[in-house]
Amino acid sequence: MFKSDTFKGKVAMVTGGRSGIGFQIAKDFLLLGAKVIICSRKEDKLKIAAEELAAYGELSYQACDIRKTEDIQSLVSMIKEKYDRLDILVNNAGGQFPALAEYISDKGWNAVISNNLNGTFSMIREMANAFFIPQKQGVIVNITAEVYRGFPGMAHTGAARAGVENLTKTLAQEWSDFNIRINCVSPGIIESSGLDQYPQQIQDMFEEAEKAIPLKRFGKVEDVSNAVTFLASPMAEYITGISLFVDGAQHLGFDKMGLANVLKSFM
Ligand SMILES: CCCCCCCCCCC/C=C/C(=O)SCCNC(=O)CCNC(=O)[C@H](O)C(C)(C)COP(=O)(O)OP(=O)(O)OC[C@H]1O[C@@H](n2cnc3c(N)ncnc32)[C@H](O)[C@@H]1OP(=O)(O)O
Ligand SMILES: NC(=O)C1=CN([C@@H]2O[C@H](COP(=O)(O)OP(=O)(O)OC[C@H]3O[C@@H](n4cnc5c(N)ncnc54)[C@H](OP(=O)(O)O)[C@@H]3O)[C@@H](O)[C@H]2O)C=CC1
Repeated sequence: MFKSDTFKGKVAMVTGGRSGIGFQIAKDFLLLGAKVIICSRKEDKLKIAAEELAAYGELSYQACDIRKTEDIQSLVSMIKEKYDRLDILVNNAGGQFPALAEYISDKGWNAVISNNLNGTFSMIREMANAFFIPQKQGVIVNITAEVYRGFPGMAHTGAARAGVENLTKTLAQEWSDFNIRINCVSPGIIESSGLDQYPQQIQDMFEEAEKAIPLKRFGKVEDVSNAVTFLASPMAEYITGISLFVDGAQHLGFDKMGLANVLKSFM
């Protein structure tokens, strides 16, 4: 859809770029001319993805757990040495597990909050201080999740993603002086590697769930990536502080209690 040189000369960082949605985002940035860096925790899988992505353009990778500030600082050093700049940061790394709220332990709650909220903030702060603020230019896109009416069955991620969405509104204002734009993309249910990790009892409900979404299907990884490349592009240069739903109107017309009800049947 975009011209193949839309991001020519730009350097883009995609967290969690080794799989699913992040992989598609990394691939699309490469196809649109950017130099791309991906990171995730599992180095073996990261290397395999990087080899595949290198067919589309200039790709670098480094293992990094976004919950560890020292890992992020090491990533900053690599980017400084290799490119001496960063133009785009896509915070896509994240995840959670389905559980009814009364069964979520402190450890489980903290794991999800630290992965999705704290890790995202640390990545934003470190990349902004190292690159975007001194450059007086940068674009950040945070992948959250559709949590408009809460997230029954995944209370921890609902809270974490709402936190990222509010952080985005704050930074859009605080960092406007630095010409930094920051937005969220809030996906509904997307057919990706991420869904394979859900228990079989939940996966068995997917066909029925698809029919209950107003657009009658789950999203594709390309649907999410299209929104990310748009928000990162000059076409969106007057858009900052928003959350863009990519969810087939799930936030308006899909009963998420279905997930909690399935969990009640086996938890
Ligand atoms: C009617 C049907 C309706 C259909 C509705 C469909 C719903 C689909 C939802 C679609 C929206 C979102 C989709 C996605 O996000 S897909 C991407 C998914 N990918 C992942 O989620 C990644 C996998 N998850 C994780 O890596 C982990 O969950 C976590 C994010 C927490 C990170 O884990 P970490 O490595 O830090 O932590 P540990 O594994 O050591 O665990 C720490 C404690 O967390 C608790 N825990 C972790 N996993 C589970 C689990 N599966 N079940 C219960 N509890 C869990 C636990 O307390 C851990 O401590 P202990 O191991 O010591 O007990
Ligand atoms: N698929 C869906 O329906 C939806 C997905 N989302 C969100 O979109 C994002 C991508 O999901 P999707 O592609 O489907 O799922 P995946 O599970 O395939 O992707 C998650 C990616 O994040 C990486 N990751 C997770 N935790 C960390 C961490 N602490 N540090 C660095 N990397 C990490 C994983 O790699 P590794 O394990 O090697 O670290 C993996 O590459 C996630 O945030 C997800 O929660 C939101 C709504 C719906």
